[in-house]
Amino acid sequence: MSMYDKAFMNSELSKPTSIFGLRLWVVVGIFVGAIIVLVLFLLSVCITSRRRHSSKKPDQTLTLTPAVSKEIQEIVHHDSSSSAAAAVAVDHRMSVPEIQIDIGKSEHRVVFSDRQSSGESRATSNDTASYGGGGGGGGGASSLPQVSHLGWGRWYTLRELEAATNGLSDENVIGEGGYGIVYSGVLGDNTRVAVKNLLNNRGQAEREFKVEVDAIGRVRHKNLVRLLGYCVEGAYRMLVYEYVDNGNLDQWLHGDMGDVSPLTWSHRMNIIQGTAKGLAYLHEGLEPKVVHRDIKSSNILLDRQWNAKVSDFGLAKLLGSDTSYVTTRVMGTFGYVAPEYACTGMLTEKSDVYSFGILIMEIITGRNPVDYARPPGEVNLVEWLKTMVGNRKSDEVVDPKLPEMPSSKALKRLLLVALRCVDPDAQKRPKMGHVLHMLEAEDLLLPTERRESSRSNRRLLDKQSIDRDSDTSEGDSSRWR
Ligand SMILES: Nc1ncnc2c1ncn2[C@@H]1O[C@H](COP(=O)(O)OP(=O)(O)OP(=O)(O)O)[C@@H](O)[C@H]1O
Repeated sequence: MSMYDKAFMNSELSKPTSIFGLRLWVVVGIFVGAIIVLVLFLLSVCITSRRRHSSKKPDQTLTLTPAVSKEIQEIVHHDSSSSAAAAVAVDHRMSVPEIQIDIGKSEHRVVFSDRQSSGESRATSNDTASYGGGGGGGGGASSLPQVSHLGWGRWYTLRELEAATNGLSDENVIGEGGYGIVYSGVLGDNTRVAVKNLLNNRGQAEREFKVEVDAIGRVRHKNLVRLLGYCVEGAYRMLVYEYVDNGNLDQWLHGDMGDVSPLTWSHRMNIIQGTAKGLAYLHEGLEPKVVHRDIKSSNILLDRQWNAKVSDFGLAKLLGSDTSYVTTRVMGTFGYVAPEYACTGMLTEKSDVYSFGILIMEIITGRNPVDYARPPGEVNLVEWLKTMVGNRKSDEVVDPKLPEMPSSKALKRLLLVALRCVDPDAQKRPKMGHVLHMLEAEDLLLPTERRESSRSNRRLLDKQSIDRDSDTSEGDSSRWR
């Protein structure tokens, strides 16, 4: 630009305009500034409206799904036949993984959510069938399916279970575990049941519910507590079991029973053998096998004939045949947990074998696995027992409350089994089927050669013995899925 052009521009821009006599460059400046302000304003309006839009999203979905972390969908075929398929899907929106159980076709759907009172149900699809408020017992038991659609057991309504347990009253409480309260109850058909109302603490109820249903829903065995059905309504998760009417082993061993225990040696052997049969069935009679993970005396329920029934499958894990172990968060009960599992989290069925060994020791001695009230050297049951056996003082380990002493041979045989079960090397621990034979075998203390020769026969017998005790009266119910 030449000097002449510059001077011309300056004089032109400095000319006063008709707008309040302002000079042209001032007007141009104001105009440009106004445009910038306008653009900025439009941009901020745009961003704010976008933010609002996105933050509204969850609220909008509230109309479709509940804002709280759980939602239960029952998907039911309204099929004229009684074989209507249904499903229960439990969806955690927070940290809990989705849980689904046998989802059927979703022509009809009813949603029960935590937000609603248990008496409401809400439709979510065009074809929705509402059970007349049956979601929470408000609609009455008659409108809900009586037969479970999971392929086993019964689907109980909250109303039914409330009626059975006197409204989940305190008088009906028979026990309280880490995951829920157990009530005794009597159903409309006079069946005595135990109802476990799972605590709804951050998804634990869902996990426990799913695990128990998966692990023992279809299982029938005389030494495993039978799960009769379940209730899924609103935030409620309940499990309905056969009622076992003689308390648990922990109460009989450590409760205030006076100087002489009602548990004789033969009762104790019966309890040990029954528990071994139940475990052998879980480990060797099912596919995938079930690792219980919480074998302990309070989880061994007893009937009036002192038969053992293993209960509380809330921590159970399934192990497929192609899997030798799973790594999991270490769970279980202090004193019963196998050392390798406690150290590495690697879980195999041998972890249950270890706990079973501790249980045998507890039954023989009447002592708790860890008892700080005892003198040093006796606090840890395994260590004390090993020392006593090593010092040839086996006869001194027996529960002083036992009405009569077992024969020395029987005692030693049982101690040997217990010690083998708690071998620090998990590989060296026997399988439960083998434990069962050791418990039954008369020749346990015979020379090694004879044991070797009978081993192949035992293997053959193993399977027969395990299968014999599973109740196959309900079709394929004893089979794993
Ligand atoms: N089917 C049943 N029949 C009779 N009583 C039962 C039944 N199931 C459980 N109980 C009683 O309820 C108690 C509590 O059971 P639950 O399995 O919830 O807890 P736990 O095993 O004692 O403790 P945790 O779950 O913390 O290991 C049991 O010890 C038992 O006395």
